[in-house]
Amino acid sequence: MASIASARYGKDNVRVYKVERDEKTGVQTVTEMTVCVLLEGAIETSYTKADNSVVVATDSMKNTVYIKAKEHPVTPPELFGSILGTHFIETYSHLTAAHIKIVTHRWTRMTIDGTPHPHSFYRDGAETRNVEVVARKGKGLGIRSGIAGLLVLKSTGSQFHGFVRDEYTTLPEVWDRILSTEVDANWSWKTFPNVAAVTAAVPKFDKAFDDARDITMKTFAEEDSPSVQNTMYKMCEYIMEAVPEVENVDYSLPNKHYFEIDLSWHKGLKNTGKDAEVYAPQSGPNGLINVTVARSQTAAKL
Ligand SMILES: O=c1[nH]c(=O)c2[nH]c(=O)[nH]c2[nH]1
Repeated sequence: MASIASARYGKDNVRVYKVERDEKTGVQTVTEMTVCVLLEGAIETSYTKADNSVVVATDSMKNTVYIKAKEHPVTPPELFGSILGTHFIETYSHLTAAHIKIVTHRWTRMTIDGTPHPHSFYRDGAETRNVEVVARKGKGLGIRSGIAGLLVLKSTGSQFHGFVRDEYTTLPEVWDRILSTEVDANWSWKTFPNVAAVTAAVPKFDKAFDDARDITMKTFAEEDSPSVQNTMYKMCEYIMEAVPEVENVDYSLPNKHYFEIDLSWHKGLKNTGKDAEVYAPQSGPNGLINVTVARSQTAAKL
């Protein structure tokens, strides 16, 4: 006999754009998002018995995203995700949880002749602001905010030595290397009881995003990094200090390697060690270093 162990379904890649027009100043502000909605609840019979009476069509979920975007602010995404998730569990009695993911894409205002342009924007990078909201009946709103796709590189100020050396090791120790990664950083908030509590916290979400982004870049730039592991741990610690409402912080950092090229075969060219100038960027394999840092129980009690 087989039975459903877990099931959720919904609409992914719902692309939404919203413009806000300030009639007095003529300044327009735009937001572009990609939304994913996944619902859970008493939906087993739709899989096991072809019972569509428990199915809210994914097409209706897409429509709901558009309508809620019209009725409510879409920023900060933490609030919009909470509104959307709460709508689904409050509207359909057989649904118990809504998982909302919102990826907000960058549209940065143009500066023309030194002046911010009222309605023209450009994409200044693949970086996105991400939010995942889980609205669970009777359990409040879990919110995880993050940054993804922020590509960074430093040409010095990074080392890697003292690691395990055995019969599998070929990597030389280095006291000066290139460090590059694509930042995926997230911070999880203490559970919010309802949308009103999320609304009350609204100013904290943008500040946390700005703090996390600044901390990531400042730590990356300023630290003489002994390893990706240690540098990302420091980033987590600084974010927890800056945002007291955050319960844990996680990073996932690919180590984007740049290999030295020995060019001595060509007229004795020196291009290794301190003479290295031309490198070969690698697309793979790459290191992948993950961590989640939580507040320690003992520290919390003090
Ligand atoms: O910062 C690093 N951490 C590692 O675990 C590792 N492993 C490796 O080959 N290079 C690096 N760099």
